[in-house]
Amino acid sequence: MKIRLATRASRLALWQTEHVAALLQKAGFDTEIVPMQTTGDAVQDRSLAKIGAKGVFTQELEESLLRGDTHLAVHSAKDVQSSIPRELELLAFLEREQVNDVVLSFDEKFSLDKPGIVLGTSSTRRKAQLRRFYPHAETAEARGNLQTRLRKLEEGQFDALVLAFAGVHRMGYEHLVRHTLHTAQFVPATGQGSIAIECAADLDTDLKVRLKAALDHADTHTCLAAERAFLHTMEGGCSIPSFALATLDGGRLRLHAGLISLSGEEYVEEIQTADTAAEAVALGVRVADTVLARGGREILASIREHRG
Ligand SMILES: NCc1[nH]cc(CCC(=O)O)c1CC(=O)O
Repeated sequence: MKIRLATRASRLALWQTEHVAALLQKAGFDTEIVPMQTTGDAVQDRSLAKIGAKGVFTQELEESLLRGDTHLAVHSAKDVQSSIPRELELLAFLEREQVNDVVLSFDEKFSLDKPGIVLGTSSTRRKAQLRRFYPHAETAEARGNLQTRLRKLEEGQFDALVLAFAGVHRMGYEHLVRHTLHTAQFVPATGQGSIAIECAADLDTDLKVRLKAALDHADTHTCLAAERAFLHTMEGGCSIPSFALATLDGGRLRLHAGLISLSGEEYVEEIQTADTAAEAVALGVRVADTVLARGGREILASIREHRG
């Protein structure tokens, strides 16, 4: 059987989809890759927070699933909204890649400690974390796919770029990494480093089971369930500077998550654990409720006010 895979057309998205296709072929499926442009690809001159709409990198792919044009949509898990339409289902999460952010520069002597440096990023989370943990650094908008952002770096629009290591590794840009941002402080976004596989909820049940068996990584799925439950309870779209990282250590699930104000001044973080994977969603909800109660609600209100 030939499985049609919906994907964005960026190089990173195509790499990820080819990886999915290879796993499916190993399991005996034929595959066809169907690239498409999303709103997030088309609109390059505004920050994602300003485009505002949720699902800017996923909507066109989801529409293709709903029309029955494709069987699976391949997303960066980070780009998938915290709640998806009832007619769709997140079937699988691929094994997570190293999850942290990194700083890239063409300057081999680049140092984050140098006063007045300008760091390119288009993420509200990264901007807020940089303001808090690297207050001497300035930030500049860096929209576009990885190749576009690297071109902007090469042109000198900023001194360095802050990116997810996962994408940097997949595209072979590790030689430009000058600094690793450790996850204990610079906690990544929900889903970072994993690839999410979405399908129509009414896809044939047996087919779903076989596709899931070929693609899903159970531990990653558990971690993502906790992170996504956190995000869902925070009511955060991709433009809210929340962070969440779940890890499994000998069956014990640990979730480190929180919220940061745009200025970086207000910061609420929480680390809680659960004894079994079955409690992943409950853990995410519990951590979010705690963060909201400990000042998160006020941070969310001020972010909404700021947006007008
Ligand atoms: N929103 C863009 C996006 N979505 C996923 C990745 C990286 C790959 C990943 O996290 O799996 C990136 C680029 C970045 O944040 O540097």
